[in-house]
Amino acid sequence: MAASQHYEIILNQFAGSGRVHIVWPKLQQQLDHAQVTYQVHETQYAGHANQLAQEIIDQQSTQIILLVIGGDGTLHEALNGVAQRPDPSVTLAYVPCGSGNDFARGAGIALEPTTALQHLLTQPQQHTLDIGFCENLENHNWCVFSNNIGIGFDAHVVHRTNLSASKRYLNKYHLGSLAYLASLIGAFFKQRSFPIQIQTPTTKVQFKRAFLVTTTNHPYFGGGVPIMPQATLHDGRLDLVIVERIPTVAFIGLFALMMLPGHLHTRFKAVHHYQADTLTVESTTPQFGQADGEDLGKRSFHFKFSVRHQKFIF
Ligand SMILES: Nc1ncnc2c1ncn2[C@@H]1O[C@H](COP(=O)(O)OP(=O)(O)OP(=O)(O)O)[C@@H](O)[C@H]1O
Repeated sequence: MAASQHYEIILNQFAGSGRVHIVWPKLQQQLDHAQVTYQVHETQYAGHANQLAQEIIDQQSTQIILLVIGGDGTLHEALNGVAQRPDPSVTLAYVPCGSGNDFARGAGIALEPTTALQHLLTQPQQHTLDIGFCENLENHNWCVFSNNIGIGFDAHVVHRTNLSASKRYLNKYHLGSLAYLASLIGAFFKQRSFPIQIQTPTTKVQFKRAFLVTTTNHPYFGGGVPIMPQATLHDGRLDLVIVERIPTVAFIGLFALMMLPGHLHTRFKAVHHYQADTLTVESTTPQFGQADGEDLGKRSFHFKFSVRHQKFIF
């Protein structure tokens, strides 16, 4: 990369259960060694990355590389800030430092932060990637998402993990995944099946006993679980996965198959898959929702999904 390269860095020191505190000094050394210029904008509160991205874009008149250092949540916020200021001169770069890092898995960015930064500094490649666009048809609010928007079980897990009194304590000792596991088990037994209606350009279907309804931009959710291996950031389409409520033992089997090569879980009768460039999902009963791991609360949802694009470099 040319020595004149400049990065505007959005840094979330709170991502990855505090892992960034350890890794940031190493990343700084790499940046200094590469003799690029950079300006660091540290997030001061939850949601700040969105505001920072907008401010950075507003202050720049030339091409910008916005380098996000954090987890999927930080990337989600920054991406939404960028979407508020549609500008073709903005390119996003990402060094994953979170707990889940699903976007990095889906995009093929190295999961080890120093390796990801080294690639960016020494052999960067431009990519135009799909980004999900979600409009709430009830109030016309919208957001973009890099990973997925879920209704039901996955969102219930996110909700419980964020609320968990033990999360802060466990995070302090880098045991955030224990809080996640506890939430996963709790949500599984609490989540009831619910009716859902979906519509694609070619299909209109109603499911009476949905358990998990996820619209995904790439294969992974929940920190590396390949829920839909066919999904890709390059096809201009989103993948909607609906898993119906099945008995506990069958669900454990399904979940185990998700983690194994061969992806046999997609052949379960309870698993339904749709691929489209636009689709709507409507849940008429209040359910938990999540967008890239951000808790959307419990309510009814009527979402219209489509695809946008974003320039990335990594
Ligand atoms: N200064 C801050 N104080 C408290 N929370 C912050 C601060 N800055 C950012 N956050 C919040 O930290 C949360 C966690 O960040 P992020 O999602 O990037 O990491 P993660 O949860 O470890 O990773 P992943 O989403 O990949 O599992 C985000 O919701 C973000 O809004």
